[in-house]
Amino acid sequence: MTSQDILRRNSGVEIVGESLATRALLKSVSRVAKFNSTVLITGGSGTGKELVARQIHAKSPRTGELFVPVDCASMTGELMASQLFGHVKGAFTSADQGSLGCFRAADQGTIFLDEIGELPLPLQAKLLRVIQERAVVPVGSHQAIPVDVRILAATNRDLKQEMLAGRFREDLYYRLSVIKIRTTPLSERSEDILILAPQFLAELEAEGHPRQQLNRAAMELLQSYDWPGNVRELKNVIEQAAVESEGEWITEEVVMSVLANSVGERVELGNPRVPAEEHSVRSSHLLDSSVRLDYSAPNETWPCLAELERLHIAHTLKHTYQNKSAAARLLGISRQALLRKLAKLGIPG
Ligand SMILES: Nc1ncnc2c1ncn2[C@@H]1O[C@H](COP(=O)(O)OP(=O)(O)OP(=O)(O)O)[C@@H](O)[C@H]1O
Repeated sequence: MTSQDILRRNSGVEIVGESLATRALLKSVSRVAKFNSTVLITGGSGTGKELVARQIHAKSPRTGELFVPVDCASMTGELMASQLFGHVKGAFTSADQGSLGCFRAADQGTIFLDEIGELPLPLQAKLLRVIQERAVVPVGSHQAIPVDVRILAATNRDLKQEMLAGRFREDLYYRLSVIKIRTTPLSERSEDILILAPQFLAELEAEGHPRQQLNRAAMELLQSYDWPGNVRELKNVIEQAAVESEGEWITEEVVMSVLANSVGERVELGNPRVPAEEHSVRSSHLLDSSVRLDYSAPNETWPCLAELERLHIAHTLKHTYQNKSAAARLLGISRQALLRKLAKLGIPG
């Protein structure tokens, strides 16, 4: 399949993937799209919750009308109510004009309340009234204005937990979660990467980037990584690897160095090259990493330099899937020098 075919097949913002989880997701999207019910979309960051919301709108009878995304986490202070429900002229000091607010802007269409778990309690009460009465009362007014809006909401928080902690209203939760859709972490549907990665390369090509492909080992590496940032992180890694590759083929070495750097951004100070365990490449060859350094006083467990070097090299090889060129690059030495050290330290080459 050419990249043009890939793009044609996935034209627009489409949910891409053929894993069981993604097929089930697509079915749910098609099923709920035709109704007017409120939908709560839950799942980790970057798993495609907004994309799901856009698809529901695109497949719904409201498709010709506006889709209005609202990031509840970025709204602050007094202006929040006005951003959502609008205000009348003179409602507050800077209100020299009236404003529609997101709900009325989305009239006849769909509003997408992203990060709904971040909405402060007073606004949760107001939102509940809008849902119940299908009308908004702009700030500074007493008049309810009817709105016909489909409400979709998303969160990566556990709203039930938030409810128990008293941070989220129970009545609002049940109103919002009439239908629930859950997005799956990318690491649990790694077969989707076989389709997502070429899709992202085709998108880059459409933007004028030279045509590129991932070699088999690079693809295997992508499928074995645990993707804490999910599809968003995959998209970024593909773009970086494409930029850093000169020819048509993107190799596992380039992917490994991009992954090592993206992992490296999240590590603790003082140990900049060792990835945090929860973000590491999933590997069946786990090392014994139980060495604890204690510099309080020299004793019989004081590790010798060769032992530290051996461990550091072994960890690096683990994270490069035993790829010696990539490991040498991470260690800042030549491949030849690494091979010599492996032989000297007794690490199988
Ligand atoms: N199945 C998919 N097919 C194609 N692109 C996808 C898919 N899932 C996610 N993406 C892309 O990944 C990026 C992140 O997706 P999106 O913003 O929908 O995630 P999210 O779960 O809403 O993230 P957040 O919780 O951080 O807001 C977007 O560029 C989106 O287009």
